[in-house]
Amino acid sequence: MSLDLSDVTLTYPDGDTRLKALDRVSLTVPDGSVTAVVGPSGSGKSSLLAVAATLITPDSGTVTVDGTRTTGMSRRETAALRRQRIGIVFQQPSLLPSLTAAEQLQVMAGIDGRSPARARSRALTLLDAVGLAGQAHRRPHQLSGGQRQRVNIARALMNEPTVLLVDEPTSALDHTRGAAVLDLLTRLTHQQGTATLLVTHDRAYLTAVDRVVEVHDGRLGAPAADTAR
Ligand SMILES: Nc1ncnc2c1ncn2[C@@H]1O[C@H](COP(=O)(O)OP(=O)(O)OP(=O)(O)O)[C@@H](O)[C@H]1O
Repeated sequence: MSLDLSDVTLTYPDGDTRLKALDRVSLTVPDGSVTAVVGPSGSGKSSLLAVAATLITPDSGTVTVDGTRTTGMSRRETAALRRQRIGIVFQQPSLLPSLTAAEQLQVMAGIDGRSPARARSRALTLLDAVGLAGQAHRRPHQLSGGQRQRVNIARALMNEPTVLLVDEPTSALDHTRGAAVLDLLTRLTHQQGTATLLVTHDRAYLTAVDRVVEVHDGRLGAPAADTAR
């Protein structure tokens, strides 16, 4: 399994006490499948994603990425793990204004030392996979919101991650585009074999994903709320 969280508890300082954002959360995301975590505002979704991304170290519990236990790793080690193994799709596409769609992807590969020709080739393949083959030369201001989100998704897949983490991918999109982005994420997950974890407060588009789990007050829902599809 590419992503496994076991008995994870996370607290934040809250005045004189601490606020429990995640309370003994255990979750396994199988390869080639999408797990969606839904829950109301403040329930712990972003915290869960940040822990899975190794951006925050939990107070206790373990996070295992692609068979590697991240507990006890140095910041340098987790940074390398993120670069090589984890793709992250943020809520708002953070594209660089001066770069074309293809270049947004190529920059990622450059960081990892891939040759420019191979980087270009993979970038074009991925843009094709997200339905933007004809838009590779366009800059962000020449793309729609849905197209920018698709570039964002393609960019997260550039370094062939085993784990894909997705934060509220549909929040800036209307219903049709939101549903299309979810369908696309699910299709790419099945194609590329990634273990995909996405968080959202919006259940409207979740028919395509493989599994939905609920989080409330930092706790994952009872198995009855864990809807296997
Ligand atoms: N850096 C922080 N310091 C202190 N408390 C925090 C911090 N980040 C989040 N929290 C608290 O932890 C709890 C979980 O927050 P989190 O952001 O994970 O929820 P969420 O489900 O992602 O919410 P939303 O849907 O509104 O983004 C909330 O009570 C929040 O106020």
